[in-house]
Amino acid sequence: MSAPTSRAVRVGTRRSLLATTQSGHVADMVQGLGLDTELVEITTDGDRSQAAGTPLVGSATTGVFVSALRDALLAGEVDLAVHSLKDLPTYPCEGVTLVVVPPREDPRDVVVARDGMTLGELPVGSRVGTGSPRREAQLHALGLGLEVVPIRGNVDTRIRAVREGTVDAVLLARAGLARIGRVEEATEVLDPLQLLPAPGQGALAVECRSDDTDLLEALAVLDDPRTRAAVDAERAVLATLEGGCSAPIGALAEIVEGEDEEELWVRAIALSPDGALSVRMSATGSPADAHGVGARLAQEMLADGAGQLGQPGPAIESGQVPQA
Ligand SMILES: NCc1[nH]cc(CCC(=O)O)c1CC(=O)O
Repeated sequence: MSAPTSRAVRVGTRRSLLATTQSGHVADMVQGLGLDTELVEITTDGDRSQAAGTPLVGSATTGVFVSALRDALLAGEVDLAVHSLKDLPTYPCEGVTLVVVPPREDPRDVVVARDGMTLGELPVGSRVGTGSPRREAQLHALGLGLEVVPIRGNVDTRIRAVREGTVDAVLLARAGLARIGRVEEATEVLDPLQLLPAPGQGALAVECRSDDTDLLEALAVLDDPRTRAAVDAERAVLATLEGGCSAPIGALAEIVEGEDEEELWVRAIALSPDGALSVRMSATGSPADAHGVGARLAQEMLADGAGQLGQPGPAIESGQVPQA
């Protein structure tokens, strides 16, 4: 494969340690194809308002982190944009193509707690920091009597809150810790049986301009079809549920050995914000039909009441929604 241009491929990245590490990883993969690369740091509105101390929670953050990189891509200031896949909105962006989904890191969430404790070892009433409605709802659903306190900032800031005693523990993506070389600070890896990760967690998304055909062709070999199938299914769950509900959602798809071929196994949960009510379901299907498997799973969840979970008030009659 010859180089698509004589210039270096400009890889756009956010400034945080996690973002530059992830982008460096992608740049290495691109160099492996014999292309030169150059990292270009882009400051996002999300980074700016975090620095200014403005609270950012939940999905409000996602678009902010992604759009500045996409703007730089579409403006021709960079040739690739690297994101955490779980930060990407489910709807497509005009003129931008998701060219590479590299092999995924461990998608699970972890606990970083004081004194090396697991969630189950934390005393009732302990304070657990998270800004994620998905983690908060599932933590409550575990019934451990833990208090959830809002926390924000980058991974480093969150771990420091535990070291300084502001909180007893924080919940983080294992992949993020691993990428910045601090995975040994996790005191427990949470089984997806207890806490399902965010759709796309642990995976990276590499975007390029849809009309940059040379680069599209050159990079196609870097795409990992199994990770692509898994995240397609998870994002189809999210997109389908988002159409009908505002509840926190977890989803995890895995490739498993079937009778004589590989199967895609998808688990998903939607919860009321306080975790009291939830709809949890799973499905299997062909990796070639990843989007369909995820979308149908989500439709079943909506038929089972997932659409009512996000709304406060007496939308759900007692017993109507299974406690999963
Ligand atoms: N919420 C922000 C975010 N986006 C991606 C990661 C970590 C890397 C990943 O999940 O792929 C994190 C930090 C976290 O959730 O702990």
